[in-house]
Amino acid sequence: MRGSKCLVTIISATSAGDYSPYDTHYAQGIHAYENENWTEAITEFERAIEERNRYLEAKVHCSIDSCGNITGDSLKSLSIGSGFSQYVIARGLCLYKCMSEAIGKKYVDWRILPSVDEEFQARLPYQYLNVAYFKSGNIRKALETAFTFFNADPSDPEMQDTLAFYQEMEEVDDSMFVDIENPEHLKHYEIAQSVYQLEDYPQAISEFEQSLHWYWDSMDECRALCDAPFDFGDDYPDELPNYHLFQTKMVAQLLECRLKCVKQMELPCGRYHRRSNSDLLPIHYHYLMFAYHEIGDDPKAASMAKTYLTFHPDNEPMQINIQFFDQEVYEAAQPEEKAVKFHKKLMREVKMLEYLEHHFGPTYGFKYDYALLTPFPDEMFFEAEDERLMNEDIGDIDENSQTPWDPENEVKDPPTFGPSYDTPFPTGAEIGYESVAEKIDDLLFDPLAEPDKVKQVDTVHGKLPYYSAGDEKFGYVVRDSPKYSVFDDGPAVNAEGPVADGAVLKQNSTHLAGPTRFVMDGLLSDEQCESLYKLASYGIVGDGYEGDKKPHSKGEEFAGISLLTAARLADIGAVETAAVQLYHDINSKLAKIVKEYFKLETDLYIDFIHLVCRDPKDEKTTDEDGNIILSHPVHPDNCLYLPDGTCPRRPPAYVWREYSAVLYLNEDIEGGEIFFADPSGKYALAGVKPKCGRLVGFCAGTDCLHGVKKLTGGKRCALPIWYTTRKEKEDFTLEDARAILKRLNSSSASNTDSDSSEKMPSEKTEL
Ligand SMILES: O=C(O)CCC(=O)C(=O)O
Ligand SMILES: [Fe+3]
Repeated sequence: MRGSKCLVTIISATSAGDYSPYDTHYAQGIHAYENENWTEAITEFERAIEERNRYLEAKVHCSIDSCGNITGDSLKSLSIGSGFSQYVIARGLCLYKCMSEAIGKKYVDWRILPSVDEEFQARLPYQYLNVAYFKSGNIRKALETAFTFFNADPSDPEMQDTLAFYQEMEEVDDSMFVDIENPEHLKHYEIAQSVYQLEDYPQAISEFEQSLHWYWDSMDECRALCDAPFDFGDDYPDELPNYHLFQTKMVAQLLECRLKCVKQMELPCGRYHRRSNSDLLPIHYHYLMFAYHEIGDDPKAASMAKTYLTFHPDNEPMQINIQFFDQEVYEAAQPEEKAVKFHKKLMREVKMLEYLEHHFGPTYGFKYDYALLTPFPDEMFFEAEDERLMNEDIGDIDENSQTPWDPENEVKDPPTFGPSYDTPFPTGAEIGYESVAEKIDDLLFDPLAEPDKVKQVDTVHGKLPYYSAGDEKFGYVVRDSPKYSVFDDGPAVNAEGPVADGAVLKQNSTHLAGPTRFVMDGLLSDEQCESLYKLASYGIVGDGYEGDKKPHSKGEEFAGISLLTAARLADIGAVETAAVQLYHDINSKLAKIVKEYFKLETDLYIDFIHLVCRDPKDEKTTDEDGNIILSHPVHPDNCLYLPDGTCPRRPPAYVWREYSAVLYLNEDIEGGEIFFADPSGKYALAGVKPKCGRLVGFCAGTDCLHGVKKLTGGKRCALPIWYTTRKEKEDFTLEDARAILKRLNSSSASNTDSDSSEKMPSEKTEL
């Protein structure tokens, strides 16, 4: 069998005829299910899935193996000539015969209800199976099918509850969360990334190569399945197009579908909101280049570098990398032939699609009449040239007019050989994940465009958006990477950008093993830390977390005080106004620092700020499996981190948060360092010890997965702040706090009017 079962196609047929076996089994499965005949339901649904896979495999096999090789020569033997129409006839006949043989009846008599196919694509049979297996007491299969269904749409709250329900069961362990439909290449890719992180390069090479092997198979499948029935969409012309126009539109549809396969391969199938493995194909070669270099095989490494450059010829970091190769070795190296051919083929398809769009407008929108006025140039659609296209044989294309491989998808900033070679590679955004993931999210679901949903979140202000706090397993299963180090203190880093008065940049993204993060010291004096620490002792247990005393882990208690509460306490004289003023004023300074450090053009607004302390409740630092127990599980700050590692940007996550900053107030603690994790969230890469006046700033998204190591002693107090560039998201309670502070300050000013040397409290606060 080829590739994975992750096959995506649009199959529809309107002609009367026999239902496909999978249609029939599916209907029988539903019937048995409704009668609560679980054993029969299981048999029928399993058969339906099997039959559908068999059917899709047959399509792939016929398209690629049996009918993929119709050339001018093979046409000659048919004695019908060798033009494009003859090619179409020959291939059509071949597919018809092949498919009829595969399904054991005439292909035209085959009937598949489009609605059934949609249900398969939504993985609905797995949901039926989940219930049926559960009812028959097979928990392992029940969970597997539930998890597989869940992955079709991880946002489904009902399925989240179902999984949580299974998780509570004694007999359930992590290994039972299996996605039956996960594509093979991604399985290897995920393993490859993990072993790479552990610096097991021979194993990483083997896994990346296997991932590539499956990738090519899956790509062939995906492309083959684009040979699907024509979809007129909503753009149904008054009159059906004639033969040539029909062909034209069909080719456009085919090309578009094939090009989409590149994205398709990056996504675990069915996961609508899944972060994609952006730039998946080229990045394999990037990893492989490093891995081969590490095992001393520079000729191979050079070949991988050249392959990577096929996709991104101007990629600067790679241009730097290749200078480290011995010139002779580099010149002798050849890029991988398969990748080069594939790239050419794709670029050719892009050009054709562009041509179509140029003349007809957006592919699916071009109009019949207009099309009539603009005939295609002969060489593009007829005779030999077209034969080559349909046959997927690729000719040479004009390199100079080559459209670049999706430039938005390109790795922006991978590390280089030489000076930064020690940087763990690639971590998070170095692979360029976020932009494409966001693009996909935006296409499919833009939470920001749904104000109603977003509004709900305001009512639980402060409850942090990671999946299932209190679930001791997810996000807590972390090991230190071999290069893990904890920053305590060290010399200043030569800062390129502006650094605020008194602040010293101590760590940047190079030290912290990933992009968009820094450590700065000197933001507060000892007195200021003391004053805020004292204010924090008025914290209310569970504040900001809907009263949850232990929102992040069982091993610590959490108490916080919001600025508004602090201002109200000052109002009744319970705490010093100056401390609350400091709490308020420090914010604008921190916002400025974060904005300037990350070179942002827009201002940052505070979405939420909270003075918080953590108190350890036990001293356990590892669980029975040797995993590190954390105070705060690995998480991003602006999306919903799900147990399968996906992170949909949707409520209840605070999707508008863009940057996070934590200002620490004390260092007399044991453990409790903040750390950044690798993209899988399973390895701690770099930690930072809290200390008075230390600011750690980082991005709020998945490029900056972070957590807090177990706090085993002392009370750890900090001021975390989450920023957004969206003014309308600014925390409205700050305004109320400001009003109270203003009133308090003006009354204290009028009380001391006579003393002109006395400053306003806000001025007193030297920041
Ligand atoms: O306290 C820290 O160091 C980090 C806290 C954090 O990541 C969060 O609250 O989201
Ligand atoms: Fe966080």
